Amino acid sequence: MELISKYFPNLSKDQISQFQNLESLYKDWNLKINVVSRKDIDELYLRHVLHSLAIAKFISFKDGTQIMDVGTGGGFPGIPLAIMFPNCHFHLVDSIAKKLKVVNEVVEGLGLTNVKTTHTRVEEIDETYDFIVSRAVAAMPTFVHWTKGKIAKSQKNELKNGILYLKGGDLTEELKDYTTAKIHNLSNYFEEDFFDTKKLVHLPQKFKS
Ligand SMILES: C[S@@+](CC[C@H](N)C(=O)[O-])C[C@H]1O[C@@H](n2cnc3c(N)ncnc32)[C@H](O)[C@@H]1O
Repeated sequence: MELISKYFPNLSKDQISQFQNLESLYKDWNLKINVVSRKDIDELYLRHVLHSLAIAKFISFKDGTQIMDVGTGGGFPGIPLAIMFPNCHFHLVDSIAKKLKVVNEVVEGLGLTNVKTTHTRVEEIDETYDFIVSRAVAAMPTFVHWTKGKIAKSQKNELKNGILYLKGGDLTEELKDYTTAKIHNLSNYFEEDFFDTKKLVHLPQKFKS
């Protein structure tokens, strides 16, 4: 938890207690339904919570922003972001029901009121969002195809509406057709070695492909 306060020193009391409660909620639920690997659960705050919050280092979403987390799995990056931005609306989507069971229990356990979950493939979603966030779900061309038409045209934030994708490694080949994609190294935000190869890709709504 100190890791979160180190990079986000201005959290409210409610946010601090919600971040603190994540550990026991995930440890308990992970014993029943495995959504986080054993190695990762011991480093929950580094590998999952702080990694998700890289998006909050990059953009401070304006109140009322609508965000969908595609393939949220156990709730990443959606849940840490929903704690960080209590006045934004988060829609967490996954095609595997048991993962959403854990997400729903964590949401309830934390008392989060800004999170909705849906068990479906994202292709079936028929709504629009200011931003679509994701981590470790599909290569960008597939992801762009799945989420086509789901990004709102009107802007609430200064940053252009679009996809915010947490990725790792060399993205040259994967992003070669997306000339407007911007890659941000997470080592600019966080000093831990874990982030050395990690990146955040912002793909604004209008892109050439
Ligand atoms: C490797 S997990 C990543 C989970 C989470 N984003 C994380 O980083 O911890 C990929 C998740 O994407 C979900 N998924 C894959 N394709 C999907 C689709 N078309 N629509 C919704 N969810 C999908 C899977 O069910 C799985 O939970």
